[in-house]
Amino acid sequence: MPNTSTPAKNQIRKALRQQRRSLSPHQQKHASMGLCRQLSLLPEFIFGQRIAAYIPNDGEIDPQPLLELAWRLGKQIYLPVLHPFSTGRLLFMAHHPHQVLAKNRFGIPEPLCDQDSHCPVWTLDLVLTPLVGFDENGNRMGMGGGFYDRTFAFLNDNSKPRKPRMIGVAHECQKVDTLPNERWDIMMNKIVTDKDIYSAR
Ligand SMILES: Nc1nc2c(c(=O)[nH]1)N(C=O)[C@@H](CNc1ccc(C(=O)N[C@@H](CCC(=O)O)C(=O)O)cc1)CN2
Ligand SMILES: Nc1ncnc2c1ncn2[C@@H]1O[C@H](COP(=O)(O)OP(=O)(O)OP(=O)(O)O)[C@@H](O)[C@H]1O
Repeated sequence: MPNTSTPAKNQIRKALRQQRRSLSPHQQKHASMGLCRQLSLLPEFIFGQRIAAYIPNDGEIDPQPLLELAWRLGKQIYLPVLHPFSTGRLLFMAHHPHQVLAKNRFGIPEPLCDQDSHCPVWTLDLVLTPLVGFDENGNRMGMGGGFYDRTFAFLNDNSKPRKPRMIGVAHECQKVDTLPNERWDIMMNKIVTDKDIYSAR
């Protein structure tokens, strides 16, 4: 898959990934609880019924406590699955407590693909997007595969109603002064960390 990321961007990505991987289990737990406290108070979560989350990998902040709350409130949770034939895109499949997941080619656990649990992306209410880095202006950086950018590119078409709401999530230590905004980057409505909430310009 072509990747036009610049060396500078790749260097920032490497450093930020290293930074989040170096957090202790205690720091991770504390951050996870902080993140979930912030998210649980947002209208996007309170009124959202179909919510896309992720299984943490590579030191990512863990949204699990929010998933537990969402299930208790009767909301539906979906997880990203690498598209089996549309390269570089994601599908979203229903996720349940105690569900058996299988590791994808990056080693990230994902549900099996089946028609009944598939959720078309435009019907999601809220997408919690895992970030590697972000700045206060809402610019973001992911793992570099462009998976979220491709899958949600339809949101950049202003003629369509803005659904789902996109909330980028990260550790506060993943904030940098400025990140380049690439023309293909999908805009986040908000970025939420364990410590703060940043709203899009
Ligand atoms: N938790 C989680 N799930 C997710 C994502 C994510 O960022 N976080 N994704 C967000 O897109 C998708 C998977 N995208 C990914 C893209 C790159 C790598 C990664 O580790 N790349 C390695 C090289 C691996 C290889 O080529 O074999 C690396 O850069 O070191 C992982 C996931 C879907 N699921
Ligand atoms: N809508 C798109 N169509 C085709 N290619 C795209 C699209 N969006 C991004 N890409 C490609 O994906 C690659 C990675 O982009 P980028 O470095 O911005 O990824 P990222 O934002 O870190 O990843 P993600 O979107 O998964 O969080 C780039 O080479 C870019 O050309």
